[in-house]
Amino acid sequence: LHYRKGIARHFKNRLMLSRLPSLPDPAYPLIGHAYLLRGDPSRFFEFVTETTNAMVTEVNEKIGILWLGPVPLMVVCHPEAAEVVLRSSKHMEKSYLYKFLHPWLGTGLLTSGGEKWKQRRRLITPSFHFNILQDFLEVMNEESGKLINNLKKKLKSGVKVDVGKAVTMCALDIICETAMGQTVNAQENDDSSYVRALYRISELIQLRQKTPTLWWDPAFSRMKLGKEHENLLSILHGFTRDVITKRAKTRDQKIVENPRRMAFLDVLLHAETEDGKTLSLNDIQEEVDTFMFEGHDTTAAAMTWAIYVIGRHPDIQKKIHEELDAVFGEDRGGTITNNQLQKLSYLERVIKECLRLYPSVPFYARVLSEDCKVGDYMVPKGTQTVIFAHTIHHHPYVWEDPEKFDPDRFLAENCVKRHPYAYIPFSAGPRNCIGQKFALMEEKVILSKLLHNYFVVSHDKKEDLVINGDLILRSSTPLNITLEARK
Ligand code: HEM
Repeated sequence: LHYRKGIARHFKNRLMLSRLPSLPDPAYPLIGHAYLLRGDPSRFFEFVTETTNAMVTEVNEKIGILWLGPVPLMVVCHPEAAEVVLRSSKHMEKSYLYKFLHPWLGTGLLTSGGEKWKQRRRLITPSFHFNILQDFLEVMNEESGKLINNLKKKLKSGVKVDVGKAVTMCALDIICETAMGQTVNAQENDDSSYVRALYRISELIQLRQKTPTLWWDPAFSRMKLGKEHENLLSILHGFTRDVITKRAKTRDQKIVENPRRMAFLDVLLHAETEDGKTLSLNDIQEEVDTFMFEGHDTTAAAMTWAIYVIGRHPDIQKKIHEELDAVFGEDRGGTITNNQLQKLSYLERVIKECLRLYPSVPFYARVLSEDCKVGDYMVPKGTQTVIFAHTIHHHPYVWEDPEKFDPDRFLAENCVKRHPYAYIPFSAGPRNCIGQKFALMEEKVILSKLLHNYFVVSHDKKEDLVINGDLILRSSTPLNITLEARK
């Protein structure tokens, strides 16, 4: 009976899916729309943006079905459809694409679901309290100070600087210090085994997500890539496990004998669930690893894009410089206070507009926990659903002149009429990004230090860029940006 019910449900689901709008390009049995990739997985981002843009402009639908091989994905390209999925507390489970993160991150906040997620979210939310962010501001000041000193040294000695990389290493030092209370000194040495493993594992995860032949764990673990994956996991877990164990040993001495800054890890070590239990070392490790993954590459990509865009718009850069001069005066290396950060309203609008044009996480996925009405269509329970933030942020019926860089879109008076799910770089609803205040603070500190000291020039034209956006949106080659010291 169970089996028959399963088959009946399967056919009912297929019937419901067949009524959903399809993409302009046909889907073929077994391969679906994958032939549009032309055998080149590196075209994945180009492929999904082209397809979803066609949904928007040619079919003018808010959702559609994209067949990734034999798997149907509901693509969401409009704020109204995104709201149905993201606002609901029912569709909070992550899609199967996140399963490739499990070997590294376990089921921490990003990848967990159900009761476990609810409990963890309640427990971790206080880590982003204003007072703790104040401690983190100190770290951000120190690390961005090192960034400027390093840049000065390199520019003085005529060394060519990869600005994106310098900013990324600074963001990595900040997250290590704030998540674990441990420095990896990536700004001094970007070649440590931990740093290398962090980047390589992200590459392998992305590769697995878009290559069905690498999906089956028993086969993958026997491959060369699978063995490398295992090796990277032992480096990453070994490092964080070691830090957590050491920190746990000195947990109770902290305040009296060993005053030091609070890290997320300390909050987790002291946290208690509703039934009075503390988190196990494994639980803590899941969350620390999650912060290491979610908490720096996202911010680094956002800052790199912001520097690129600012470097293409001298008029806007001039306004930023005027604001920085008004707030900081001649002091180009001092400690930035929270009060000063509040005054950087133009820079904040620039950051927001850059995240619209280049959202660090261009799409994210859920699985529907029950049948769901989206616009005029019924979508069956179990459908893998991908929210295309990048497409929504460029939707021509939602944003006027969407390709134009215009920070004033984020003036309060211009936001009031906009759909609340038109701008979703941090996702939205109950499962939004827990770190968004942290990220905005970090971006403001680093960008204001950098731009107060330098005039940036970006030499690549937008139309010449090849963008890669599997997990994080970035240019596939380093952006050619130069710095000129401000007089
Ligand atoms: C510009 C920077 C950032 C962007 C654009 C960003 C974006 C996002 C997005 C889109 C999600 C939802 C992902 C999904 O539904 O699968 C998310 C979730 C999350 N982010 Fe961020 N993020 C940023 C920075 C950070 C930082 C700095 C941290 C931590 C310090 C962080 C921690 C997390 C965590 C833990 C989640 C999972 C939340 C949950 O499911 O409850 N993020 N982020």
